Amino acid sequence: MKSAIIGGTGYGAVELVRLLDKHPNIELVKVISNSQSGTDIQDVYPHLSNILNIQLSELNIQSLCEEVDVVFFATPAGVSKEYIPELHKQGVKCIDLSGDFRLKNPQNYETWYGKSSAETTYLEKATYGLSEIYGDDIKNSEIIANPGCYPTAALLGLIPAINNKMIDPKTIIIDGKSGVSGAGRGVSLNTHYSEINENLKAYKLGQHQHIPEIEQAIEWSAAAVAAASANHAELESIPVSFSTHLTPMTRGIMCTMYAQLTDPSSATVSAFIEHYESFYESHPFVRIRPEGTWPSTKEVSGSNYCDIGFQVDARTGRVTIVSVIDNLMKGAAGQAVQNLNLMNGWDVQMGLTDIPMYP
Ligand SMILES: NC(=O)C1=CN([C@@H]2O[C@H](COP(=O)(O)OP(=O)(O)OC[C@H]3O[C@@H](n4cnc5c(N)ncnc54)[C@H](OP(=O)(O)O)[C@@H]3O)[C@@H](O)[C@H]2O)C=CC1
Ligand SMILES: CC(=O)N[C@@H](CCC(=O)OP(=O)(O)O)C(=O)O
Repeated sequence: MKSAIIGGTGYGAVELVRLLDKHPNIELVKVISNSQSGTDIQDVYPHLSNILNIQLSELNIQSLCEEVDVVFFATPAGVSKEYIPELHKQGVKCIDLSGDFRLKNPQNYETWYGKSSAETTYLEKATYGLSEIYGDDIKNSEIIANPGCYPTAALLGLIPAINNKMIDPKTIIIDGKSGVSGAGRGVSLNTHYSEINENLKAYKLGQHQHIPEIEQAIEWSAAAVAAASANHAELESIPVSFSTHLTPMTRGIMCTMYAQLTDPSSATVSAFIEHYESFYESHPFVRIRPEGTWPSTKEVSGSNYCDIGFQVDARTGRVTIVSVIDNLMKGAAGQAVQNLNLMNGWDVQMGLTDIPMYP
């Protein structure tokens, strides 16, 4: 299958290059760059020297339609919504790493991203690509809205507990921390060395664009639970508290999450572990930690794993769930390739078998 990447000199794109280059069923035929077309990719990224001989090219939708079967968008918000409709009409599958197609309610996109939304028809056609949760829909989809990095870590940690009525979704608090590569390759005051080295910064509190994305999936899960018990499936608004912090590391996201237990008198860590192990039994990229141990970002670095650990606090009646991912892998390019595998009925681990880099 022939593929192209748009947004060629960004971090998401170069991580996709690393993965697609060794994917047995994929030929990477085009890497498109808005700013550096005509340059060899090795000149932008010398770590690819003698490995990949690709010249960055200009975007031409018609020639893309003729040459490739699947396009990955690793572009900022507001770009893919302009091009995906035409690619889709011409039968090209699209996997979008940006937020353009994640929110089903166009008003939410306009409010949180401050841009006009994609066409509603295409929002409806796109599948929210949280691989482990919506795999059946992903299999039948031609447009994938790859989830944001924080929502991936948060939702993989929360949804099994919501589905099994172990926590009250209305009480969820998410404390997220990210490495600096989460902000992309562009230079900014917030992320340059002397601003972030030996520093920890809270940012976008109450304004983060991932708040409606996390709430949307929590509301879908809560509605499914309500439908199963009461025979109705009305979507109820469930606001969550979500705080983001920038940390002095390159890769990694940790979400530490708190929620009220529905049955504090009988809840145990072992019950959480047992339920999550069963929920993710056929999903090799989610690993559950044994009681009394919690994951760290280095333990998933460079890999597509999401590791999850628990603590049940009888004193407060709350559970703490810790979920870690590599933002560029499971949080972006890795999950995009996982979705490509699901869309094509291939082994979900194809091209994604690297062991995490430690230390
Ligand atoms: N970094 C992360 O951990 C994650 C990122 N994402 C999302 O993935 C997308 C890519 O992120 P990331 O790679 O980190 O970002 P980067 O800023 O590193 O790269 C984005 C690239 O898009 C291209 N670009 C910039 N502006 C435009 C434009 N107006 N039109 C077309 N292309 C443009 C540029 O490459 P060129 O000039 O070569 O075309 C740029 O390098 C974003 O939407 C981001 O939010 C999602 C999950 C995690
Ligand atoms: C550290 C850092 O700045 N991270 C980015 C997350 C990038 C991302 O996933 O955002 P999209 O939803 O736009 O794809 C942020 O917090 O905005």
